[in-house]
Amino acid sequence: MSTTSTKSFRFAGIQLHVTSDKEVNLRHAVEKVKEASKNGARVVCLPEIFNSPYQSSLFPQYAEDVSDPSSPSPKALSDVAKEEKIYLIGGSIPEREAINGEDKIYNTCLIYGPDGKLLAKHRKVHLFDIDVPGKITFRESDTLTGGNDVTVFPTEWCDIGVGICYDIRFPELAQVATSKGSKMLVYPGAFNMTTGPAHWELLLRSRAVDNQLFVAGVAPARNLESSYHSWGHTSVIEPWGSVLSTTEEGPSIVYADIDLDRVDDFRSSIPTLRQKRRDLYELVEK
Ligand SMILES: O=C(O)CCC(=O)C(=O)O
Repeated sequence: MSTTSTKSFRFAGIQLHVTSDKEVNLRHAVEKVKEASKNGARVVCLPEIFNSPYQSSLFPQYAEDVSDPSSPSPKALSDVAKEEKIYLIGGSIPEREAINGEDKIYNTCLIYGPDGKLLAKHRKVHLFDIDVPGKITFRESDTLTGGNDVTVFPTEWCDIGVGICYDIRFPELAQVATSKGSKMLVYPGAFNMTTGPAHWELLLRSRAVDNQLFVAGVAPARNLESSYHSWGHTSVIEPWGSVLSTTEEGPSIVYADIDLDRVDDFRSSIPTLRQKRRDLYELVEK
């Protein structure tokens, strides 16, 4: 099945069941990416931290050197992108890099093109450090270092910006990715049972309307055996702000046909991107 034209493509967000067994997670991710591709998806996204449990103390143990193409997660992602000839936004994995003899760990999204080559890499810029008394405390900075780049990658249909989970709370990052030409923003993410119901859809819809583009958020399925319970609800939002496609908490694949005319139509009928008062304010990328 193919739904691809120059102005549209099928997107798939894989709400993966993630376990503590990396090999099982990778095998399962590859199977689901193949299924999405067979169903016509040309751009496929996995969830945040899809090869490991979402737990700061475990990130060093699961981390991989992604500059080594034989590392298991980069290799699995590259091979399946090439085999299926798709763009694959590889959710995220803990990445290890030795800098001056000291290991740094990042929450990293690897993006592969249809030839299996690495197209871009996004290291989560804003670390998820929160403390909501009696509800949830999480400190990614216990083990992770933040990235320093805004990430936008090209496809044959449009440029796509990528952020990871907590990055969605920072509208400036989305605005910079939009100013670089993105017509879609994709966030692998893993909101939780406190902030998920309150903010996940609201933030996805807000970024879509602010920037007049498609937004996807791709989460792991809820696994009650793990210490972190994901909200799930992988969703795709269209530029007008409506939910195009969504799901609940179980494992699933969420498909959406991305019609880029909807970006152009919205931007020309409500031209806020052109009406910014740069004499009063300006967003500067450093
Ligand atoms: O912002 C939130 O509420 C959740 C963020 C999160 O889970 C993450 O960054 O991994």
